[in-house]
Amino acid sequence: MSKPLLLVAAAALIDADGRVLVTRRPAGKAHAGKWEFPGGKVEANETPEQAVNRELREELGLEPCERCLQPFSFTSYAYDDFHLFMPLYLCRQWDGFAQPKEGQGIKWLYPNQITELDLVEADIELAQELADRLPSGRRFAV
Ligand SMILES: Nc1nc2c([nH]c(=O)n2[C@H]2C[C@H](O)[C@@H](COP(=O)(O)OP(=O)(O)OP(=O)(O)O)O2)c(=O)[nH]1
Repeated sequence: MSKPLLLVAAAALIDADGRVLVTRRPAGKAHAGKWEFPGGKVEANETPEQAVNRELREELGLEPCERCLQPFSFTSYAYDDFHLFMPLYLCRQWDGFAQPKEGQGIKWLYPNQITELDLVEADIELAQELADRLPSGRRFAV
């Protein structure tokens, strides 16, 4: 039996130091306690980019620059009960300061530190790809 396909869109927000925002799923949600990139399900009549911007507004109180989402990669991942398809965008420009609005944890980490977190399963390879393709905090080491 085939699984339902779920379209989710997420973003790696990158600050001026090259750190990326990760969020921890709150109690009560699926995969509670695991780390992920901010984003969420793409609703009917919404583009993936609009979904990312809406979620950044709702979850973190940020106002992203709509045209600043740069496609980075995607995951196509079989969870037990659904198949996830999730584009991951990079975003380096937004207005406001990230504040957890939905009880989630938040951290700004260099990409090589993100690979060490307890991530939702589908994000493990994406985090490795970020660490491989983006500069890490190591370049600041003496
Ligand atoms: N937001 C987000 N979800 C992810 C990531 N990786 C990953 O496997 N997922 C999964 C977890 C969830 O099963 C699904 C997204 O659901 P969600 O609960 O975050 O979406 P939402 O905010 O629209 O959900 P809802 O509570 O309104 O139903 O995708 C990720 O990096 N970010």
